Amino acid sequence: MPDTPAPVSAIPPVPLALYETDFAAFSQSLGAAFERYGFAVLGGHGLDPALLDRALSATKAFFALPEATKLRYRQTGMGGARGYTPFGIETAKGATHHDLKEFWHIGRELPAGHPYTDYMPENLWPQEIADFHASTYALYEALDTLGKKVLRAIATYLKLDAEFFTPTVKDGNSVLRLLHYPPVTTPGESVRAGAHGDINVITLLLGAEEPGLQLLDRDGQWLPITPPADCIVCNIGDMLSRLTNGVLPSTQHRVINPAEGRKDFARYSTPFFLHFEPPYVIEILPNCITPEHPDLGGEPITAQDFLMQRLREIKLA
Ligand SMILES: O=C(O)CCC(=O)C(=O)O
Ligand SMILES: [Fe+2]
Repeated sequence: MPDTPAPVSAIPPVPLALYETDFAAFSQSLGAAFERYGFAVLGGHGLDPALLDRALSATKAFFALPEATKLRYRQTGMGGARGYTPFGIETAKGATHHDLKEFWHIGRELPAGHPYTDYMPENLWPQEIADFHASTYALYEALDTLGKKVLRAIATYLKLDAEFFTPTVKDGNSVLRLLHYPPVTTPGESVRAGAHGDINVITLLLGAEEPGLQLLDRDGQWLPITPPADCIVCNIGDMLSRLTNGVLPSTQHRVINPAEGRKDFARYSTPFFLHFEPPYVIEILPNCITPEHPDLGGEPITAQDFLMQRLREIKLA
């Protein structure tokens, strides 16, 4: 029996190697998947396997700590933006039951006196796990770099300058979320993650090879996204959807409970929510208003105000 079930993914991976060898083809394939599904899969992500192992071991070690120890790292206020959020808190917008997950949030480390320190609180680090800080922050930085590559491809696909997004996300309020969904042993109404759209610009997701992630396709069907191990699932968040007037849609997705035979398996997944810099004003790009995409309207809004509105809706603020 293999350790993990065979991959089933509705969306074929786009090889990241194309970024170097044929950037035009890379941005076209990636952009087309995003426009069609709101999701794309990057194949051969090139992240250091040793680093991924270290970060995953540190994550597992943290979640295995006694609840009382983990709760010492819970911060209320600031939308759970840093440290630990226990099981039973996050609830998808409009859902009546909370999700079946606990998680840890890591944000950008800013130098003292940086103008964004008011928006981006300092990280917490669990003292119990020696390699937690070094391994997970190295992963944050690797995903930040990879996300900026994906944004260059998206800008090119949208016929903008390839560097259009670079200054808008340079010191962005991005968050790495280490997620633990425990085994699902008792039946109930809750699911691992209720249907939701992500709030941010784009999300890069590691660890989706344990089945359960699904996206809601245009025709109302749920499509499974369970890619092979060296892939990263990417999706468009609400901020980029708003900026592009829905040309790149923020697609609803969820994580369903494990099937018979996988109920005893936990899921550890790691989304990197890439955000704009807090003062960036999200205002529809004029070239995204076309006959097929009439102006969806909405007032310009800063990334910070947009974020706070949405965190209140999911009961994190
Ligand atoms: O666990 C996953 O695969 C998806 C998590 C997710 O969609 C989220 O945390 O926003
Ligand atoms: Fe999500």
